[in-house]
Amino acid sequence: MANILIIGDGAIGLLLSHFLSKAHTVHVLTRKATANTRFYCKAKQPSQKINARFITLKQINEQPAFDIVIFAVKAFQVQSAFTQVKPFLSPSSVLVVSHNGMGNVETLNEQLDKQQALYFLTTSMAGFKTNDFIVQHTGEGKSVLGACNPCAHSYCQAMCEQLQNVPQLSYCTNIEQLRFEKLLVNIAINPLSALYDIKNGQLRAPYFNSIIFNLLTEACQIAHALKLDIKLADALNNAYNVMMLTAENYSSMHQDVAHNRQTEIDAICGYISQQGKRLNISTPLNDALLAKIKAKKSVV
Ligand SMILES: NC(=O)C1=CN([C@@H]2O[C@H](COP(=O)(O)OP(=O)(O)OC[C@H]3O[C@@H](n4cnc5c(N)ncnc54)[C@H](OP(=O)(O)O)[C@@H]3O)[C@@H](O)[C@H]2O)C=CC1
Ligand SMILES: CC(C)(CO)C(=O)C(=O)O
Repeated sequence: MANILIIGDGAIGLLLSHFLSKAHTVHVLTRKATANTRFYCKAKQPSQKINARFITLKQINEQPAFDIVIFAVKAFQVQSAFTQVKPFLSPSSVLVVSHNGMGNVETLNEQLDKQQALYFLTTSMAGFKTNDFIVQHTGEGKSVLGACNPCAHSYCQAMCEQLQNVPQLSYCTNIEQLRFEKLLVNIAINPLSALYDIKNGQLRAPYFNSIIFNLLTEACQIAHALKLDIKLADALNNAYNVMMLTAENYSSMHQDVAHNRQTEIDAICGYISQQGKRLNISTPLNDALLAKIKAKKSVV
């Protein structure tokens, strides 16, 4: 039984705390003033109390050292969350980061000790909070764990076994490839659904065909320059498949823009744009969506 700290009581943090607390001692770091119980709900099943303790930053000091720290926050929240908990990490703490988009791994690795393993967890399970205390498990989906530094590589299978209560969890030896594949899906869906105020399925309309094709063409050029084995045809297939499977859903970026919250655009189109500049590859469509989403956020 491990002592796990989950940072963030958002949808993914609550889903992970529900599943992992079945086998481990789980604390969840919250910014809410109250330590109220949280609940997990799935379809018409009775809701279940999440068997974790909800603590604030001030209370971290009172807990024994954590074996595993999972960052279940948005891409742009990872660095500040890490800075907050760094003083409480042990020399052998294991870190897991889980978010949409790219970035964070290199900068976190620069701040870790050699014995501190870093993993990335991609997930297709879906959750939605109906209020601060209730998470609805709205979609089944695979989760994949991958090592992000040499120390993590040595223990990836064992780590996957420890977290086995997460549904459909497996591990892979090339998480960068998987992250990029998911990035391509997010590039095709998130910004356009937010800009046009439409559900994921509506992006299958012929009107969007050429822009999606061109956005993914730019991103695939970056992937090739990064020596990743990504084919444009597969990227298009994946994106249209996710549009079909999530046809009635609004993407996370759509919801963020609708609620005037900061979006993950910097970690999605922003990543392509930034890599394009670094690699001298022009990415005009990703640059334009980056600018448009940022402008949209500032006027709503
Ligand atoms: N929801 C989903 O179905 C899916 C989400 N993802 C990805 O997973 C990531 C998390 O998503 P999701 O859970 O929906 O996001 P949310 O915004 O719902 O959750 C993030 C939570 O983290 C909290 N938080 C942020 N920083 C800190 C901190 N320093 N200390 C404590 N708490 C903190 C936020 O608190 P506060 O409320 O106080 O701001 C918020 O409750 C995102 O990258 C998302 O794109 C991926 C697949 C599916
Ligand atoms: C896969 C997709 C696009 C599902 O909506 C998603 O990850 C998101 O909304 O952020």
